[in-house]
Amino acid sequence: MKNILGISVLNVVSTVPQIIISTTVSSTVTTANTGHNVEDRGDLNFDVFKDDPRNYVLNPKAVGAATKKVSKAVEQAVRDNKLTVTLGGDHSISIGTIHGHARAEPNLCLLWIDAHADINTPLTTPSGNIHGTPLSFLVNQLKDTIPWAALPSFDWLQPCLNITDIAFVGLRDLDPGERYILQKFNITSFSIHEVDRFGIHEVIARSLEAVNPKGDRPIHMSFDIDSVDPAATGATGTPVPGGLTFREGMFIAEHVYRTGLLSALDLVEVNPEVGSRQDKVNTVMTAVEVLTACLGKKREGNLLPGYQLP
Ligand SMILES: N[C@@H](CC/C=C/[B-](O)(O)O)C(=O)O
Ligand SMILES: [Mn+2]
Ligand SMILES: [Mn+2]
Ligand SMILES: [Mn+2]
Repeated sequence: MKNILGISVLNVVSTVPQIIISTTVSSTVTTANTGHNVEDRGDLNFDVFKDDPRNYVLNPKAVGAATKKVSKAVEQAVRDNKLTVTLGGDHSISIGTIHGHARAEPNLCLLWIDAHADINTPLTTPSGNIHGTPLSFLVNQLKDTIPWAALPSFDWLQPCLNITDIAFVGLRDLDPGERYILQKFNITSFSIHEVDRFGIHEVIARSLEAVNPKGDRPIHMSFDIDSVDPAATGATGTPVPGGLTFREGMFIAEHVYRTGLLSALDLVEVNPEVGSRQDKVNTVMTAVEVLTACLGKKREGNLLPGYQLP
């Protein structure tokens, strides 16, 4: 069981074109009355430089360098036996968070909560945006589909996931290459259709049953805020209608917390640079509520340690 008394919050701040700025919610976690002491390890800053023109993907040098830095920071935080929270920022940072987490916890399993599968390879991506490809860099079974020689800025990266370690929840916008990969490898995935059909409890329970049947593996949850419906998360880069309700997002967070196995959390794609003022307020509020629920805040209320009636 992870020591959840210390949480390292790495705010991934960067102006690299497609890695966007982070939100700082660490102070909120300490006021969530969950008894955590939060260690904020500050922002990771990256050099911004003119990157090569698109070479399969956009900004390969900047994102390669940034994710290498993220990997080292997360690995260290996990080795310090902290439940490590990384706030983003573009979902490309999960190349680093999952790689770093796996270096310290090779037996991790992964819950990918997202409207998108983010498993395009550099050869299938329609946009070249690396935030749609992170998983392809990490999965052993896709290793031979990556043009590694053309992407030297990722030469530090070793695939560290088995396709069977992953469960998707919230999918509703996949590209052809992604659909093919999910089908070919029979990856555990629950789109919004299955959420509507089975209900969110059944979906998250089946996801955990698939990737962590004995309940003995550290969990990495990569929570893309665009998994939740744009009505509550308008300030994000790739909104897709018909998402998880706020309540379903919260249920996932509370349910995963109760496993006691959450070891690292990414909360990504919060982008306060897009959307209306209300969108920004809603999105950050949703991110904060999901984050604090992942760390133990309960909608039923929290019994404070030692609380006595006056
Ligand atoms: N599948 C699209 C959209 C990717 C979305 C990435 B996100 O989930 O991190 O927002 C692409 O590859 O360009
Ligand atoms: Mn993005
Ligand atoms: Mn994503
Ligand atoms: Mn997404």
